[in-house]
Amino acid sequence: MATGRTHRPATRSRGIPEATVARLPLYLRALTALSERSVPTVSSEELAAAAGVNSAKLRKDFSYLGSYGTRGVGYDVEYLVYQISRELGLTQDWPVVIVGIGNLGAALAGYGGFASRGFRVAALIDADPAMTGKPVAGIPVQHTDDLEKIIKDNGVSIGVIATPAGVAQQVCDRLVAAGVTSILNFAPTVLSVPDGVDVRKVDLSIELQILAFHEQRKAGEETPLETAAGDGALPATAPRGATGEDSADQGPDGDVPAVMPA
Ligand SMILES: NC(=O)c1ccc[n+]([C@@H]2O[C@H](COP(=O)([O-])OP(=O)(O)OC[C@H]3O[C@@H](n4cnc5c(N)ncnc54)[C@H](O)[C@@H]3O)[C@@H](O)[C@H]2O)c1
Repeated sequence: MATGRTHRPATRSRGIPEATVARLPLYLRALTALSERSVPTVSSEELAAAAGVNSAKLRKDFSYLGSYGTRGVGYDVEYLVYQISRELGLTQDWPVVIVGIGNLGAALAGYGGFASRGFRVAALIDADPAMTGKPVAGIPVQHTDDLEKIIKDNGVSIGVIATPAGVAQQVCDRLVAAGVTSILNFAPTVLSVPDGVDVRKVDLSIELQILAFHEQRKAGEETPLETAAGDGALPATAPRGATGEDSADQGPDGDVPAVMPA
């Protein structure tokens, strides 16, 4: 084991493939923007373009939701927002803890996009005693000594790790032992988790490396494609991942770095 992957089959129990699940937030973001502009219906082509997804793939994805749209009219925006939110479990409130309140943890704590998508920052946890009690984004930081109690008291199932890489595994182990079953890991390390625990990782430097790869190609330089892919200098999936179209297909289980929709 010890892969740090999401330990889930490629298809969820309700029959929705993981690749589809990974695209649902993209649709939701595009639909929310339409909803805010009071747009009542949208065609699959328009929505696909707004979400950066191929329209045939979108129709297939929506068929898993039992949503087929109306010929000549398209999809009902409000209903799709509801359907996708329900499918993603966003119609309920998800308390989240962030561990490691340094530069990144503090920025995440202050990110309004969590709350607006149903993720409430329930607690901020840091090992530095000097930070205990200090408010960050209006929430007092609590010490790691109380981690287990904080998780239990707040009924937390989702933890965000923003600690240095060297301590991320031990933080992860404590979160899991306390009952956390989903982890968003920003530390540049592979986490090992037991079955039943989902891990998503975010690594912006990998995204930049993929962009650098494409910049290099655009510049018309001689591209050491085979060498790069073969020696691990670049992610093997880089060319597809950076097209924006199929990235969700590459790793239903978090193989490919995930960047949260902003
Ligand atoms: N994924 C990305 O794109 C991305 C971007 C920036 C930073 N990072 C990573 O995020 C992490 C944090 O970066 P940063 O710039 O905020 O660092 P930082 O040094 O500013 O903050 C780290 C915080 O973690 C706390 N900490 C240390 N050990 C801890 C433990 N055992 N339990 C709880 N808290 C602990 C420290 O007290 C500190 O407040 C690093 O691993 C960094 O590499 C990732």
